[in-house]
Amino acid sequence: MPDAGPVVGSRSPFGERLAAAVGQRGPLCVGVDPHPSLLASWGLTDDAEGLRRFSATVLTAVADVAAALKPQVALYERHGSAGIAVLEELLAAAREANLLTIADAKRGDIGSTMAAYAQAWLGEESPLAADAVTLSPYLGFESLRPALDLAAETGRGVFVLALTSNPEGASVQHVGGDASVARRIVDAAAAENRRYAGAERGHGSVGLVVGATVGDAVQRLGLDLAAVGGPLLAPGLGAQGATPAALRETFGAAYGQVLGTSSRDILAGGPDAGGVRARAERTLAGLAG
Ligand SMILES: O=C(O)c1cc(=O)[nH]c(=O)n1[C@@H]1O[C@H](COP(=O)(O)O)[C@@H](O)[C@H]1O
Repeated sequence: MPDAGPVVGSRSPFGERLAAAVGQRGPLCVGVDPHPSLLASWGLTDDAEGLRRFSATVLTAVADVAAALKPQVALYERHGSAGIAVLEELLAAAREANLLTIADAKRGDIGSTMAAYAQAWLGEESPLAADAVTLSPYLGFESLRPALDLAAETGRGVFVLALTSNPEGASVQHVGGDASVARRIVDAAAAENRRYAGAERGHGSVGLVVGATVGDAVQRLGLDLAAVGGPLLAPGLGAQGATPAALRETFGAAYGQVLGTSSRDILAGGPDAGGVRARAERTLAGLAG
């Protein structure tokens, strides 16, 4: 009998915490992507102070509408250490507000150095620790082992790229026919989740990224997403052209595991928190309706 996963202090496994948040608020993740163009349209400076005000406004706007917040790490990194400090502040403030965080860092490396990335984003002592982190499996799914193990140990989660939302992704992910690269990632995540009892309810902590824009690729590649046993993060809504209706068609029986995520389309509602919130509510209504 698989166990339910470790409990760290009062923290239960990420998959269970995410399922509870989705049950309470609905299946929306709001991306915090402080692009220079968005900062400008909000009347903010393209520096750490602009980032700080942008991040605080988004958090205030969606704290009780979103199930999770997904800061795009590169858009903080481009400001160097001052930007990273703002990201740390945002992660801490989201924790205070009881809002789950997914650091969109897309990390992936050989095992020995993967351990350091895992410590940075999932470690108990790290100021950058989020509730989950996005990972790239291009060095092989098993190269992610240090992050998979540390996430399980600390009650955190991961989202591994499987079918990405960008058109170029197909040139790698669709290769291999019945044994496509994407299918191998899906099967590996399912096997990982099967170690925990929560996966029977789709509450595993090893999630996948499957773009909202992938159309019929899930069917064509024969991916059994319902069997993954964990959450499916679906970026591409809004700015990349996908709609909630298309999402239902793409995911079919696995739609209940989907966490739809949108950044620019929601953030365009700023600079007022009310405008951001209204767009988040509209997206959520589409996802939940
Ligand atoms: O891992 C991701 O979040 C991600 C994976 C993917 O396949 N496609 C994708 O767009 N994303 C991220 O999701 C966000 C999408 O932003 P918008 O297109 O503005 O909604 C960006 O931060 C992307 O980096």
